[in-house]
Amino acid sequence: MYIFIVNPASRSGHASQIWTEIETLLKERNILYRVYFTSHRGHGTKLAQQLTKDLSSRTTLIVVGGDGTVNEVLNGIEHPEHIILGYIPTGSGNDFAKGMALPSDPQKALELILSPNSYRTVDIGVLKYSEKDTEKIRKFAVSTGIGFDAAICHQALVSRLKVLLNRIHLGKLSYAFISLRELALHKPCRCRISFDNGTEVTFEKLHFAAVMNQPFEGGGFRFCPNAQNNDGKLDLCMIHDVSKIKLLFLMAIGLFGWHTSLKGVDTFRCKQVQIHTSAPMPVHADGESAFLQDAISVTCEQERLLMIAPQTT
Ligand SMILES: Nc1ncnc2c1ncn2[C@@H]1O[C@H](COP(=O)(O)OP(=O)(O)OP(=O)(O)O)[C@@H](O)[C@H]1O
Repeated sequence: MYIFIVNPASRSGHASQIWTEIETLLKERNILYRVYFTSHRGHGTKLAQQLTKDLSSRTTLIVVGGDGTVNEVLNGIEHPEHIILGYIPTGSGNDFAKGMALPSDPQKALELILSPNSYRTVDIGVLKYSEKDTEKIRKFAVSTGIGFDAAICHQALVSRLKVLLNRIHLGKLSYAFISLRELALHKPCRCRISFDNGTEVTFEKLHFAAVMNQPFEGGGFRFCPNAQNNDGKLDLCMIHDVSKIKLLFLMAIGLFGWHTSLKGVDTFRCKQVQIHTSAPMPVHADGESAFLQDAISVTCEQERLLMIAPQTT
């Protein structure tokens, strides 16, 4: 029995059509499955909680959606040791699928799940921040970040432009347009970053810090091109103390991972990091908003989830 959690709204509703095609294939082959559709933001977490809380044996749970849906499901899974995760990417960015080398074609992704020939364990990142004196915990599979990159994610979540561009299959371009708009509003901040090995760095003008579990975020930006999601570590890219024009330039070449040795860019690998900023900045986890924060802590949990995915090495 396969259990599917489908976000019919991902890629601005295109996922609904993709699910119809997948379901046709499942029925043609008499495959036993149950499907649950998300109906609103946060529903993926609730569904995953309900479906996994009483599990006592290995179950294949398949997410059909974008990075946001994977994130919601990840945050709801109660017994990761009993889950084999499958993923059919139907979002507009699909960074998690890229990092896992999954087929972008939904039918091929389904074939891989139905006839798995390899599995991979995936590290899970944990973001902590406080809200009204309560500690909030948000897990992530791809990345978390504070500053300009998170501001772009926040805007993408409510963007009409993304919806329009998704209709003509150019959804990824929306991030470029949103970046330009957000640049005008963006204010860098003083910040202090402390790593688990005792190293501490301070920057006068931090534009953003991306904490990555794997190489791609934001629809393909390779801010940490060497990040690996099974090494028990997180990779950080911090862009600081450069003009806004240079920030844009660094982001543009970040699409190819060519920015890392340039002035104004620092990278680091660690298991745990704490970031304090002089004023609240936007924070995201896998592109989903964690609102404005001035202090976050991020940790890597090693090899927490077993996933159907091709071996990359
Ligand atoms: N039925 C629904 N209607 C509207 N929004 C939904 C529904 N179900 C889930 N959501 C929300 O849709 C948002 C976007 O989902 P998701 O990230 O999977 O797709 P995407 O934005 O197209 O892909 P990507 O993140 O890869 O660009 C998530 O924040 C999720 O909470």
